[in-house]
Amino acid sequence: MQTGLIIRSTGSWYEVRHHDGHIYRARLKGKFKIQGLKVTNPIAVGDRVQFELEDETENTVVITGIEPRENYIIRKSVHKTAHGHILAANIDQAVLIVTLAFPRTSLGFIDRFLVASESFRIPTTLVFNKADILKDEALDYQQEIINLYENIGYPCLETSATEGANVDVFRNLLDQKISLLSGHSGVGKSSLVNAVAPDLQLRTNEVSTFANKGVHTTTFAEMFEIAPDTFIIDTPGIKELGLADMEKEEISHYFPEMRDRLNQCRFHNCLHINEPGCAVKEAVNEGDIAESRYWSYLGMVSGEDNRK
Ligand SMILES: Nc1nc2c(ncn2[C@@H]2O[C@H](COP(=O)(O)OP(=O)(O)OP(=O)(O)O)[C@@H](O)[C@H]2O)c(=O)[nH]1
Ligand SMILES: [Zn+2]
Repeated sequence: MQTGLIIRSTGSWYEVRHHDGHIYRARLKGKFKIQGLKVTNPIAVGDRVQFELEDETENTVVITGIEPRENYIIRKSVHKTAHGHILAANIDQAVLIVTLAFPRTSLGFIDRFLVASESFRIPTTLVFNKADILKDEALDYQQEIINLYENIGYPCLETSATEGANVDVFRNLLDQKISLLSGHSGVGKSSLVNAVAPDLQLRTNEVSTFANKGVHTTTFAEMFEIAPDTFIIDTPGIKELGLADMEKEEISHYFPEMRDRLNQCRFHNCLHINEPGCAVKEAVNEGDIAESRYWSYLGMVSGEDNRK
């Protein structure tokens, strides 16, 4: 029996990477059920599995078992509403790439992403790209925003993919980890990845030869090895992590600076909107919780942003 990492899935076939770097084509043996979880896909990218060699010349293996997951990102299935669809598992960190201009990433978008990554228990770093095009005032504003998020506990990094600024720090951030890379279209995700892994194109071609022949579904994540044991998950499907199914009462638990104060609110079921004796609102009034964060919170609780 061997063990490996699922790096690609097309629904019925998988690619599993053995520790020695060899990539096999894999399928499941019989029915797979993971206790207590209703999902449409039993195995996802990032899963660590046990497998047995099936046919050496065909390079195929059979998956016989799955290791417990550290974490996973789940979405409601489009086909079966009671079921979830696991986008990826065992993610070491999320890296949200943002730009405060060209295109502008809103603070609301950042906060929604952070709430989702907190709910999935995925540590997140914010990368502020395109530092080269910001003028003095804009740079000052960016520094304010960085202070805001670092105070909450989210590491931040300023980069310029085109000028090569902090590209080495970005490379170290990813080193030997499985990272989910996210961000709006145009913020420079591809440029940053190309800056740290110029030969990625070659690597992806190597491993995707069979997947390209089969059905290609965008809802399945893909994982790329950009350096030894360094993987990034990049898929159009996870630019935003969803907030599906989150209860109103749950949302403040995913704002770390609110979570710290929840037990000081007078009412245990306080929604921090207009209840008396609310420690969260008091902290906002005293400037200990950023107003932008509180506005994002109110938007999520009211469902104005559709909680998607
Ligand atoms: N000035 C400047 N431009 C950048 C920087 N990084 C990327 N760009 C430019 O921004 C544009 C979009 O960059 P991409 O790397 O394609 O962005 P992306 O996030 O991969 O976009 P999608 O592929 O649509 O998701 C390109 O014209 C890049 O040259 C940067 O640090 N500074
Ligand atoms: Zn409260």
